[in-house]
Amino acid sequence: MDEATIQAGLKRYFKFNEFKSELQKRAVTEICQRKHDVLVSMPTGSGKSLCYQLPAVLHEGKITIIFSPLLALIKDQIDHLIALRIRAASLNSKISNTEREALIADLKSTSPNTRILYVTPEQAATPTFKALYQNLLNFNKIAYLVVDEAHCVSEWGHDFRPQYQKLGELRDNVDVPCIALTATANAEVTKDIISSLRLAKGYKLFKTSCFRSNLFYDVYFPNMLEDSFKHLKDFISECLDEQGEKDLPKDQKSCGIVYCRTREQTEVLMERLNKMGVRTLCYHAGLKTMERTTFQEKWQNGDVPVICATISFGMGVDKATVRFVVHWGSPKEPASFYQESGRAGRDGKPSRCRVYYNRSDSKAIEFHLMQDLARAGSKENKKKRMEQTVKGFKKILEFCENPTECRHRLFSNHFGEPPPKCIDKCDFCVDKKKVQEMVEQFLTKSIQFNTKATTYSETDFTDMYGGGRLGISQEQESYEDSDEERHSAFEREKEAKKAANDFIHKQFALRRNQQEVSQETVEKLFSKHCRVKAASSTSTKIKGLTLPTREQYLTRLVDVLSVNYTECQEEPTLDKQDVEDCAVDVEYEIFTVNTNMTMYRSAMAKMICNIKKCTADQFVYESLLTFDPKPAKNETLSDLFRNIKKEQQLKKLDTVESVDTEELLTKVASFPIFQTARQVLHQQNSKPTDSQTKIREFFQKPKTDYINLRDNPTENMLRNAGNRKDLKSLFGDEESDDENASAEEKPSLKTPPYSWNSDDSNHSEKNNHKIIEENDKRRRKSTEEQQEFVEEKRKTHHHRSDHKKKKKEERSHEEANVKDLESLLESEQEKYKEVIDLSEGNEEKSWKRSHSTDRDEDKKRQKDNQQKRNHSPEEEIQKSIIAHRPVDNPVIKSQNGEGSRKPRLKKAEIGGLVVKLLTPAYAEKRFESREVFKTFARNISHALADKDEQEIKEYVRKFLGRNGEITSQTTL
Ligand SMILES: Nc1ncnc2c1ncn2[C@@H]1O[C@H](COP(=O)(O)OP(=O)(O)OP(=O)(O)O)[C@@H](O)[C@H]1O
Repeated sequence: MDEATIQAGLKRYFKFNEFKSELQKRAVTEICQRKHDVLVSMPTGSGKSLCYQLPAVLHEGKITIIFSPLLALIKDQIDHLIALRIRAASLNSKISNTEREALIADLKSTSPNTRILYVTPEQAATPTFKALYQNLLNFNKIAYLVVDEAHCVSEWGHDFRPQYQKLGELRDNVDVPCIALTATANAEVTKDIISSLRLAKGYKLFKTSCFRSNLFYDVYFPNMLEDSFKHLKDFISECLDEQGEKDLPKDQKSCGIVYCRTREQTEVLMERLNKMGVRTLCYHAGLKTMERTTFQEKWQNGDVPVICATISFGMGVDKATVRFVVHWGSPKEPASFYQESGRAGRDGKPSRCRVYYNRSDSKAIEFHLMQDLARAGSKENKKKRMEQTVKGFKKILEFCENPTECRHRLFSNHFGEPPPKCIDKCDFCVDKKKVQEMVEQFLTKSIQFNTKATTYSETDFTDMYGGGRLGISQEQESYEDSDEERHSAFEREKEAKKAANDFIHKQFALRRNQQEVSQETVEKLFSKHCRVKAASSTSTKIKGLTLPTREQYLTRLVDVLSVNYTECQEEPTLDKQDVEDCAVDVEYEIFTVNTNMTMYRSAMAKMICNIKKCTADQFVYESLLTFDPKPAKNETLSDLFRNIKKEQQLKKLDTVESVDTEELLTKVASFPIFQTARQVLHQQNSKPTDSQTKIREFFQKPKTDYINLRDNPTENMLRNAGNRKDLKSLFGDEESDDENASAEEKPSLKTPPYSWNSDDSNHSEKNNHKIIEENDKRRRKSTEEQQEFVEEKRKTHHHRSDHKKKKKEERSHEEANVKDLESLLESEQEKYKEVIDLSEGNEEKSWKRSHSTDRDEDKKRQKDNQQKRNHSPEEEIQKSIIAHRPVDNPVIKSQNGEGSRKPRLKKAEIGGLVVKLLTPAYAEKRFESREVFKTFARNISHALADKDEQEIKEYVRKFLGRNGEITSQTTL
């Protein structure tokens, strides 16, 4: 067939004046000759369909059979061809018998009208098709056998379909050219296609680079964004440019796709975007066929510009004006990511492809993939396939978490092509430093604050704080653990530490092109977000100690101190922040006095053990007793709020447990100014380096007998109670404790009597005597102190046991409340099924509930909903709250305008309110699991036990705003 005929056919049948590319032209020309089998491997949107459709129509009197994977895809192709007046049909299970008979009759006739016949691989295996196929072969009526989306043939292709592999059998002893087309075949897949479809030796390959220069790729991390939904909305608005396109016909206007991982996500996101003014529909396999078709059509013809869809949407979607494709969560692997994102910019105009990468989401995927892999067991092929998928997914993780090269290289590497000349077609090539900084921040945050969600997620950290062998053996002493437990705890600690270290180093090494990463670099990154003092000196001061380890010990310390304080202090004056500040001091103390890793760990473990013991004995731990809280600086409203609360507590205004609004307003009025973030940062950066000074002091100062201090709780308490001067007066040693002198400067005078180095050769005999005397004196004194302390404790013991009883009662009361809360949660979830849609099978219902159509069924539903709305969960809770309130409840008073005091809620009411406020976030899958949701609902309810409704709402709003995803590691 000559070039002129082909060119004329292009114009006549497809209304195109020229070929889309030189490669398209060459492929069409080759196929038209019918001499060879052909493999076309061209990017998405490059016009592969025309490569077989034009030759098909140019061979009059013959039929081309196309094997295509999806009925929806087939339908689109047929609609397109019929619109061009080309006779195309499909033989499938969905057509009626009459239609089937008519079609088969036409195909068997001497001059069939049908030129193009689409068949699914499943249909190809039926006797009906086989008989028809044989008939067509007998009469030499087949022009081509075409296999579209040929990667489905391969076990290593992302859409593997076993039935596809059987297509090769149709080619046995058949002399009809085979055309295979794919957009996503790497070397392995290509090899598979060739052998499975039995492409003849002299087959021709038409392949172009997979690089799509009109597509811009970037990655964002929702947990680093203030409001990820708003970020998405802004991105969409930017891409759609509705204002600039207002005069265009609607089907030519820009549009976009947001790919979500779950059906639920598509619906939640659709609702969010609609609320923010972006007209959006959703699409997933749980919708009824009618709905799916309607929504796809509405999007396709431009009625609605955005569609939130699962990956089932898109195959065969041929819309030229897709200006953006978003992956809301990790794509699955490079080939399908290429395919999905490649639906953007099919008209060749600049378009955007963005991933909003979410670590916990991807960890969940990884977990499931690993489970699938484990399930594959000994089935060799299945296992291999799963391994391939896991490998592909890991490439995506690296693409998002460790970008070391141009984003487009994910694809060129995958398809075995040379690197593309991207220049400015991805965020990495535009500003490599910015991307790396963003990733560093993301990783630092993830590693430090979300350790459970990282590589070592399976490791139990609860025993990591035992402090090694010594600490654990001490824990064992107090709690009588078995040898086995002790051993396994130690092993777990070792494993957890190793995993953490490997992870950190791997992450940073990857991003620095495999260069060795110094501990210093890691610490520098961590120190940006840590709470411990003297963070930057961690590894200099104690070799081998890392900031994450210190932070983790600190967290543990805060936990045990908090429990101790809440359980043992009857009239609390410290708030949560104070307890944390106290823990920071205690940790810093241990950090400064210990010189190596083992000592630090054992001191921490011992400390934790002591605190737990005190809690068991109902004593407030001494560091808390003597802690002198620093007033909050009133730099932020929460500081202010905290200070007022404290003042009230001090004034013993326990009866009024909520903040007096009047007082708050007065204070707010006198509130200096709201500082800009920059100012706050500046202040933080320039705040006196208290910790640094102390570190320096540690090295310069004469060494106090820290060992004794550490081992002697009473002294420790006294030491905490005041500064060194207090110690001096206590121990009557003026000379030894001179704050200003350094041991190096005046060794003989300034060496403390109870020196660290007992064998110091500089000490005179006299001095040694003095030391011993002083030590004895001090020991005597401390023993007296201890006895006094114990006596005092004994006196209060009686009182304590009463208190214990009271506590026990309170606890059982609280347990009852927890139960209440749980049942409330259950009922609340029932009510919120509309959005939560917990059970898989409910998606249909869920969709119907959350979206309105004009069908009768939906009208009825709307009516139902209207009724439901009259008794919305919110109202019901409100009702139940009011119903449960005593008549003289201040809320009722204040509602009537009679009372000025803020209403206090009952615990169960608080529980209900908190559950209600958290439920939308649960519906959006922002909670790691149902258990995590329950735990947070419970913990928040407890923490807000003394707050009023407004404060609770405000707190939950902030908590949700602060935490994108809520995992078991998230802190309140
Ligand atoms: N010669 C041409 N001139 C102009 N437009 C063309 C030409 N050939 C094809 N197109 C258009 O290019 C778009 C993409 O074509 P097609 O759907 O065949 O791509 P594809 O390579 O099969 O993509 P995918 O792999 O995503 O299915 C279609 O809108 C099609 O009409």
